[in-house]
Amino acid sequence: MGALAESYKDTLLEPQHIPLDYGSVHTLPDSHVWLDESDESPSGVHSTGPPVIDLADPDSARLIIQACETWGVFQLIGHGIPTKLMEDVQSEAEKLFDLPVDQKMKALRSPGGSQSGYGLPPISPFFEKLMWHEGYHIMGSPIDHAKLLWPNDYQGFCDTMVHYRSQLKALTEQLIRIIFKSLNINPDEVAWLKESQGLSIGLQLNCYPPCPDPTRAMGIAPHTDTSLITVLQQSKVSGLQVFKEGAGWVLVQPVPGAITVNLGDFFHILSNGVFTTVRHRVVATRIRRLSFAYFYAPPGDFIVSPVLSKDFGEVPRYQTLSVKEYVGIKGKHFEKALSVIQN
Ligand SMILES: C=C1C[C@]23C[C@H]1CC[C@H]2[C@@]12CCC[C@@](C)(C(=O)O1)[C@H]2[C@@H]3C(=O)O
Ligand SMILES: O=C(O)CCC(=O)C(=O)O
Ligand SMILES: [Fe+2]
Repeated sequence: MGALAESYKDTLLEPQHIPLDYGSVHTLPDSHVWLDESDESPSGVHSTGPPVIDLADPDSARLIIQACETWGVFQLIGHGIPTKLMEDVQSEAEKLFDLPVDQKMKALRSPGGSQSGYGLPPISPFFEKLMWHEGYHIMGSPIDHAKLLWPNDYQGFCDTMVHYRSQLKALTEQLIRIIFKSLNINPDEVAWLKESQGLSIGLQLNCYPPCPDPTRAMGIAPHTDTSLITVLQQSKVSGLQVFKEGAGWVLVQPVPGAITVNLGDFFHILSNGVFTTVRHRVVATRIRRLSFAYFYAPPGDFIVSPVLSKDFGEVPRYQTLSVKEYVGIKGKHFEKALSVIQN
């Protein structure tokens, strides 16, 4: 199932790390209060967000590389993912999160097991407070967990998710090829990209339930993704913010039909820090927000080593290590992982 299945495997989920029955909670519990009114953390709602790039634009490769250097994130239109499929994913996910909490609990992610199933984000134990969030992660076949949710009616959900995953895989690999070329890596010589063997792929369905006190709550706490690249479908409701040096937290305002692409830690290391993994968070909202994140990482034994050149620097800023080793370091050191492997 790939190295990402091992992510955060030693961060113990305690009994409090199961989602609340959000529908029955009308005031924000203390356990979920992150910020008080005096908080003055910068909120760059007025700054312009990351670029919107049309993949059909003949200049798209250059624009993508530029966005990777300046933002680590962009929105993509002209990506070819059928609108109908995007809508089907949205409605299947709504059907899932609409289930009574007792039903969802049947598919609870098992502690120490693979990442698949229902639960709070695996990074929850790194924080004192709990996130206003419920998630459902799919790795490998979606069938076993879906059967627990809908014993007689799981096929539609599974077919949609598997179809979506295969479409996103093709798109993601197209983007990886573009970025590899700029790193002077010949994509045709990268075995896993050609043969798709041992890849780590995860599809995370995120739900941010309606929050009674959104300014004091947190949807997903600040983090960078443990991926090469993450491809995200946001719903119409905004909530995703990225941290930009000098501007603070900047909203990624969803563009209808667009897909948000962000780089993860592995592209950061490969590019010697020139293409930046983007720190992001999700704010809580009064109305429910859904999002679907597709994480793509190379096989666990793939060696990640900074590419050196005039453009990317002659001195490696990061140590050379395998994907698996980095996943282990991230699980232990979380936000400090990149500085732990810094030279
Ligand atoms: C495929 C992945 C990527 C994971 C770990 C593993 C399974 C679940 C993913 C997320 C999803 C929610 C945010 C995040 C930060 C989290 O808590 O779990 C992600 C994390 C990462 O990007 O590190
Ligand atoms: O909900 C979002 O827009 C982003 C979610 C996210 O950061 C993640 O799943 O890693
Ligand atoms: Fe993320």
